[in-house]
Amino acid sequence: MERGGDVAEMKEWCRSIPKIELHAHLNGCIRDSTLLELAKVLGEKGIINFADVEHVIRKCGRSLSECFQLFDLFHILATDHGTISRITKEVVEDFAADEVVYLELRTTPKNNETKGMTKRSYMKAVIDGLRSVDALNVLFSNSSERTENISRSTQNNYANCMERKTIYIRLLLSIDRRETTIAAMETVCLALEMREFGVVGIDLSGNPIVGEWNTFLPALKYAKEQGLSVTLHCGEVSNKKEIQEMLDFVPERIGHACFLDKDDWEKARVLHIPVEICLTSNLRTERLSTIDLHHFANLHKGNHPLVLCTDDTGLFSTTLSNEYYLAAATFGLDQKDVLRLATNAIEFVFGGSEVKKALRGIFGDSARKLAEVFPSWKSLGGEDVKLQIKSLR
Ligand SMILES: CNc1ncnc2c1ncn2[C@@H]1O[C@H](COP(=O)(O)O)[C@@H](O)[C@H]1O
Ligand SMILES: [Zn+2]
Repeated sequence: MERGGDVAEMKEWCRSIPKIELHAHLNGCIRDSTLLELAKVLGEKGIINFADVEHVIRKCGRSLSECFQLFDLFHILATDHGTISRITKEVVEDFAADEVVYLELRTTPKNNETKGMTKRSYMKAVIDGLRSVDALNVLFSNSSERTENISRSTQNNYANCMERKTIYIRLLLSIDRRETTIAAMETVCLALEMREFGVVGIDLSGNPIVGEWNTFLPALKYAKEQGLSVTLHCGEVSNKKEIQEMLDFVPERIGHACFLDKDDWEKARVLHIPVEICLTSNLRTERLSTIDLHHFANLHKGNHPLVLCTDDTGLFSTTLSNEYYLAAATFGLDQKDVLRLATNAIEFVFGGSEVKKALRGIFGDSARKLAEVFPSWKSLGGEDVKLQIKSLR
């Protein structure tokens, strides 16, 4: 990929192919323009100093601890129900514009007494946001034939549905590492209650140097027993004991995994635990000095199950296409490798067998369209990938 034309073609390829996003935090994906608009309003009300906030939002490249300071600011900016719905709508639109066909969106349900917000009403605002998307067909529950679980546009305008893009959404409720065992359990109970609205699992996230694994374990165990899928932010900082305990829990996926040692990787391999890889996030938060040292290289070479993800598109000014392009440019992947990676992600979704079947259909259809758009399809190995998709059925 040295010549300019090749770079442009690879970027276009990464943009055009259908993609699956499995690690995206709602409040980390807020558009900068929306954040600035919200900050301006709060600045006018004298609640914050807009000039300070503008500087923080526009800053490029932050340490991990600065990111968590910024999240605290996001939580001040986005605390009312209407704003949560708006953000959800915009985030879904942005992922769909990047050809994401399945999005597992995670968010931490929040209590905020002054706004009359409970964890339940926060999640209702998220669902309202999904329902309010009018330019897309948004399918956010397994029982998608039930009209209340389809976005308004999908219900109202059935004739136009065929022309619109469709995006599948599933939700993961995050437990923040600052929370208590009781608060974590509340989130799991809420997730169970909200299964019919597309909630499929639980995530453990938040500042990795805060909190103890044993605080969250009872709630995570309960989630698992009740059939929810669990993914953990694991090894975002060096913490051998916690990494071992997390792997022994056998989560269905882990995120980041920057500080696993040889034994940990052997365990993850034996247990077939897929890894959510967030290249830009890890680079920006200085989990490694240069991108070519990222563990993606070894995992990819060793065929370890993995999926490329964004983590926080807003915070890190990235897109899923950009993450695929970055992987291709850094690790020498060709278009066939990139499409393979994107296709393999189907296997790791928490959405269940019906969704996987639908996604295989979408990837198969898109393979046919890509063959028309990219004349070099055959030499790119596109036909092989088509066979791969077929064999997954
Ligand atoms: C940089 N890597 C990361 N590591 C750990 N947790 C992260 C994260 N990026 C985001 N979050 C978690 O997601 C919350 C924001 O979205 P929600 O308010 O839940 O929608 C953050 O407050 C943090 O708890
Ligand atoms: Zn994350």
